[in-house]
Amino acid sequence: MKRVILASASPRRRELLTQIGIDFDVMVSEQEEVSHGTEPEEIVQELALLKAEYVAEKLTEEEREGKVILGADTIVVQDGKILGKPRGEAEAFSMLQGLQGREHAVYTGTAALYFTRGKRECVKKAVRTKVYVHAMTEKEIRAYIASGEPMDKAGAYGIQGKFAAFIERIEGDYYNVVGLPVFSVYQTLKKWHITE
Ligand SMILES: Cc1cn([C@H]2C[C@H](O)[C@@H](COP(=O)(O)OP(=O)(O)OP(=O)(O)O)O2)c(=O)[nH]c1=O
Repeated sequence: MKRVILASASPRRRELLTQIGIDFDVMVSEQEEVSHGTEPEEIVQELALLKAEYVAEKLTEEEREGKVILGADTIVVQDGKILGKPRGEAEAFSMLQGLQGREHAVYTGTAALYFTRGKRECVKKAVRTKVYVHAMTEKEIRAYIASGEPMDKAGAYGIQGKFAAFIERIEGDYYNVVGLPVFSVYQTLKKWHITE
């Protein structure tokens, strides 16, 4: 029996959870999550929890007994401004224009719900990684947008793809930038003996 349900449509999150050897099912939250938080850590944890709770509510008490439902959310933050996924190429351009030649932070929040003997346990975490992006020419930004990579990603870039050419260095967990801080997630699952 698979004991983990990943509440995510993100192909990156699926790959990363598979990479560390976790067997899981996928159920996707179909609602638009809205946060009322003000701090990045608070926002990503709240959105991650809403995704996990959406899935939990679709299951009966019996179906979720002994299982962990995992939600995650990633945002990019620069000068106190939150960058989610770009809504079009023009927004992707202005995001990338702002990120190039400077540093910013990526926050991923995770929320794990564990259902046992009719009770619910919840572990929420937020991880921050600093990312230093090299200066880019307008031509480089346009070519990157034309590659199609920015559109489904927070901050309009993916560190794991072509954008790697512009990443000078990072401080913190690489996997957190891609969308799932697997070290942090593994520690949570281990606490509930899910990794055994
Ligand atoms: C910064 C960055 C983000 N991303 C991705 C991770 C996330 O999939 C996405 C941020 O959007 P999210 O809203 O966190 O997640 P999602 O809509 O893709 O999936 P779901 O809500 O169903 O879990 O950006 C990268 O792939 N690489 C990067 O370098």
